[in-house]
Amino acid sequence: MKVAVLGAAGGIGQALALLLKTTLPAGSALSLYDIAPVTPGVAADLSHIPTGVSVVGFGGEDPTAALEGADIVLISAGVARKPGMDRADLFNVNAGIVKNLIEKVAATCPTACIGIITNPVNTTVPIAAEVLKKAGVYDKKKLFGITTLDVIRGETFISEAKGIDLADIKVPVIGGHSGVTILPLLSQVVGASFTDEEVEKMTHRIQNAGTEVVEAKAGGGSATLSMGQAACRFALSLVDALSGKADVIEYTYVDGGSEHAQFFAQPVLLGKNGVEKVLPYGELSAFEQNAMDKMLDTLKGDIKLGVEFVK
Ligand SMILES: NC(=O)C1=CN([C@@H]2O[C@H](COP(=O)(O)OP(=O)(O)OC[C@H]3O[C@@H](n4cnc5c(N)ncnc54)[C@H](O)[C@@H]3O)[C@@H](O)[C@H]2O)C=CC1
Ligand SMILES: O=C([O-])CC(=O)C(=O)O
Repeated sequence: MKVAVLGAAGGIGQALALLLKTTLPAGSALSLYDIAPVTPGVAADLSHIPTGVSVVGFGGEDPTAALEGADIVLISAGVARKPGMDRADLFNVNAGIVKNLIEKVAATCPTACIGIITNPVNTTVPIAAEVLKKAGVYDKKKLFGITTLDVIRGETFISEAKGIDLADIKVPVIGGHSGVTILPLLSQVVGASFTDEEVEKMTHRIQNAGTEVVEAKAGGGSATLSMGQAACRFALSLVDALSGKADVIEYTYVDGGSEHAQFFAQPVLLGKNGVEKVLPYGELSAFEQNAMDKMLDTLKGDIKLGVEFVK
């Protein structure tokens, strides 16, 4: 299995590359690309770690060499937030970066599974879909917005608050990946009960966890290490599923026929060809239904922006 990381010299890219180098199955190949000239050096550095994962790195304007033969492409190239910014403020720069990179993916490894990390995810994933459609190679089973960070934050915060063992906790998070579109389903967390006030506070904390990190980093960027871990978890699940493992389920933002919006994050059964089946997300509490009703216009607007950017 060959995994390419685009944006590999950045905060997320380097953390993700390190985690993949140390956890991908032996025999895997890791291919790193970033516009920054340091990238072959990042690969050289990682190559001294004794694991069965080979690693090469490419810098400069053209990602083609890094993409050849890739089975999975993970994209974290682009700019990150500073205090006072919303994820939507990244659109102006990151939309063009994702568009250009996906054009290269379409030309070089059109059957690869693509995981998008670059914000605003609600919009960059529809951009990727439109670019792939234009190139005639769109397979909606193979395009994913990586929302795993919302899930692992939910697991961490609720485990801490409720004393649930991390090995047992599962926190569904549906919708999208920004502000109110991040909808944790606390009513479905097994083994935890919440007062109305706790539901409101915990939902708000998970929705604003990205901003918590942006403010704590005080102008030095947004979440990188936790995102590296989240993307690694998602990528390893994808590797497992593509390799034939059964029952691999992750929450991810897909073009999955949702009744709510063209792209929607929900549980997805992964298989040998990417999305095997988009699964139902179950019953919502009154609080969650109300939050869903209120956020759908925002999510649909984010999607429309992406579609129109390419058209
Ligand atoms: N999906 C999610 O849950 C999360 C998404 N993010 C997003 O991930 C993105 C990356 O964040 P960081 O790694 O912290 O930023 P960073 O600034 O540390 O790294 C970004 C990297 O992208 C590279 N880059 C820029 N333009 C490029 C191009 N055209 N081709 C190839 N590489 C290019 C830069 O050289 C840099 O190395 C941001 O948009 C951020 O908002 C961040 C955290 C969570
Ligand atoms: O908040 C940001 O800008 C980065 C991000 O998506 C997150 O940490 O969830």
